[in-house]
Amino acid sequence: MMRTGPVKALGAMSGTSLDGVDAAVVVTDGVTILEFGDSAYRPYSEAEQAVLRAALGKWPGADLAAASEIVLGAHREVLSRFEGIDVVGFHGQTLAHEPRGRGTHQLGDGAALADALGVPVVWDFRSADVALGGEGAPLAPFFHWACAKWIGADKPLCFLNLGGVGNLTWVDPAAAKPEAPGALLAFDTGPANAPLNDLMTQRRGLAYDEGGALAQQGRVEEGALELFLDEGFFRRMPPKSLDRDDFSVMLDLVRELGDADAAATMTGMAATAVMVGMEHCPSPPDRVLVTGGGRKNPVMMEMLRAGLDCPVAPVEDVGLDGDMLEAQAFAWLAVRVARGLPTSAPGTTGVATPVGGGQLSRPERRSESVA
Ligand SMILES: Nc1ncnc2c1ncn2[C@@H]1O[C@H](COP(=O)(O)OP(=O)(O)OP(=O)(O)O)[C@@H](O)[C@H]1O
Ligand SMILES: CC(=O)N[C@H]1[C@@H]2OC[C@@H](O2)[C@@H](O)[C@@H]1O[C@H](C)C(=O)O
Repeated sequence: MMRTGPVKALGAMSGTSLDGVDAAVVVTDGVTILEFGDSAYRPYSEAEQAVLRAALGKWPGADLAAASEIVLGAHREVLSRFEGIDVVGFHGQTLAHEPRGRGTHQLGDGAALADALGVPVVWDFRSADVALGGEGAPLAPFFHWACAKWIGADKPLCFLNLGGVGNLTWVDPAAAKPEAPGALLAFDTGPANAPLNDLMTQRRGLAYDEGGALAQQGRVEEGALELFLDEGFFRRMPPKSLDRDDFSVMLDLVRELGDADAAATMTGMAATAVMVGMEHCPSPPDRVLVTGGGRKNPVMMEMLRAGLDCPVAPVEDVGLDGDMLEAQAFAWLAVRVARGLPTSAPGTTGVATPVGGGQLSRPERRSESVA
């Protein structure tokens, strides 16, 4: 077990959009954020992305040697730029997520990474939660509680991550602990950027709709939006989580539309999924703080502002870093795992009782489950 008091933790996250690895330092005791430190980004090359994309949907046992080497190599490269690190939180690359079926699969060997870096690595954050009946996601909500404390929030507020998938956390900053009953309610809202990116690639050969430029020229096709909202996922009560491609049907819904209308409609689908999800919040939030790449899409942000009854702002407005928040989350969560503190609870993943998920691997390859 790690020494007591604050430590310097380094988190690494490679999200569902497969763009690369974010890494960021947080000084914390696993409860309070004392300081945010340096951060770095290591993009995946196009060739690497192609290998990872081909591995999506695969489970342990499949031949994943090439993808595994890419994930390990990219992490080793970006994480070795940091010095004086006490513990690393290594999320890994999600390849498949079926919490009520085969489980959840984050590619990446934490023991090998610990050996490569010479630093203890916490990894495999989601499996223990799934094994105990939880969704295994989202896990950032406990960190959102710490962020709410860090910004001195005094009223319930929401954090919204608009990555490949969207996820929303309602947090009561008065709660003494993130695992306290009623402190948090969190769930995936629906697809956010992933299907829109796929559309941009198919139609325009682009990675994404930069600045919402294409959507800006189109209009939302209400019929397609209604069909989208008919999906059973939206009627399910939270907690609930999604795999990256659970909504690939969206592309079919806009197949007949021109490029601009299709982009506007898919942007509208991502925003409307959030609005529908907001109805599950235990009380109206004071504001919605947006993190993830979608906050850089002014069309998506404008749709949210028009559809929600409270201020909607990027997390930068309160001094947080929306590009690094998930990497910071896994730094903070790693310290919790190493100290035996819970990382999820009934309100965040639907797990029966608060659980701390993850394995801790020390450099000499000893791996111990700390769940
Ligand atoms: N300037 C921009 N304009 C429009 N969209 C943008 C911009 N910058 C980023 N994005 C969108 O945000 C996406 C990346 O978001 P982010 O890095 O939060 O995803 P992720 O962390 O991989 O996903 P997840 O949180 O689901 O794991 C890009 O793929 C793109 O769709
Ligand atoms: C299984 C998985 O990797 N889920 C990711 C994904 O990306 C966004 C959303 O779907 C969220 O559920 C989660 O990531 C964030 C970091 C989380 O666990 O909070």
